[in-house]
Amino acid sequence: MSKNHQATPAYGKGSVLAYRTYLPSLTGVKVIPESSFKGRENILFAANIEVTVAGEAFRPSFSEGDNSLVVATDSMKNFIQRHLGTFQGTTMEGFLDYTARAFLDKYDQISSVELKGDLLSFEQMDRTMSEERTPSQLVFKQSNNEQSQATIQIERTASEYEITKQQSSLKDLQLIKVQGNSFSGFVRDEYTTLPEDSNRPLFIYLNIHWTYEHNHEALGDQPAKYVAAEQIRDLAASIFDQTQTKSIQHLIYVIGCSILNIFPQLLYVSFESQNHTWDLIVDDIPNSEGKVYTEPRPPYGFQLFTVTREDAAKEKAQHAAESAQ
Ligand SMILES: O=c1[nH]c(=O)c2[nH]c(=O)[nH]c2[nH]1
Repeated sequence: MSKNHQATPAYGKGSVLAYRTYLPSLTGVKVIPESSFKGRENILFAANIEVTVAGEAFRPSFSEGDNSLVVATDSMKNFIQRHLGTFQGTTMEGFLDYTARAFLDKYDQISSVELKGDLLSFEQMDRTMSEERTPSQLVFKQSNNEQSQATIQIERTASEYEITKQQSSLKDLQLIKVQGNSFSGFVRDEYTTLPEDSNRPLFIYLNIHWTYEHNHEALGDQPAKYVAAEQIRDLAASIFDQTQTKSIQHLIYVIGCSILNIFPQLLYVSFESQNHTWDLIVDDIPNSEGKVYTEPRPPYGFQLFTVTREDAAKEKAQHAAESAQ
């Protein structure tokens, strides 16, 4: 549910599902070494949208029961679904921008509109023709793994529309690194029972959010500036692989700096991480470096951090100084 900080009356519709086949393909993104992502064919573009419209004009619908300016949320659902049919762009961010502007064009009583969209993941399966496996153009597997999400808020100002919020996200990425992680040097006092750990398996859940310096670069119509959630996913995993982690706090900082240094069009990257590190059950397996673990019991720890361009520049300079030594 979206929060309405300004206390302007607001209402909307959640879980609007719209599945579009054959949206134009996303091509021409900047390819990075850490990811094989080159674009999205968009044979299937599956969206779960939430719309929130706000405006003082809706106050009488609350205070008086006067529905004369109320656009039924059922109509909002139809509006979103039909606009996915006319949308000619290639990304969720672009679709939300297109549809938000269309809402403001159509209904004068709306002063601001926020659209949030989950891009539902359908993975392309393989097909075999003459013993050669290639990606199927027809069959996809619904995936319940990590998900990309976008949010945009557009306000009506005196003369034009203004994007007042823009965020792209990767949600619920769950990564395990089986060794190469320590956690030590933390406060030891009468409440401390956790031992120092020089080599733990680290299982983390990550939500990563990124914002562009220029809002329009988020939309995908300049694909070289567009940053795909798949690239953020692959970059996070690659940094995790390469980093001897000292803590989740430090890991997400390093991931954030890398994202900002590779994609200078981004303004900041923010993280919500959770620690789901497994509990050790069997430490010594003869003739093996293996161990047995199980799910940790609740509660879990979490971290919140926003990495800025200033942080990324500092990290880059430090890295350059270390490499020069
Ligand atoms: O990476 C971690 N950061 C912490 O702050 C913390 N606290 C804890 O008990 N384990 C961990 N791990």
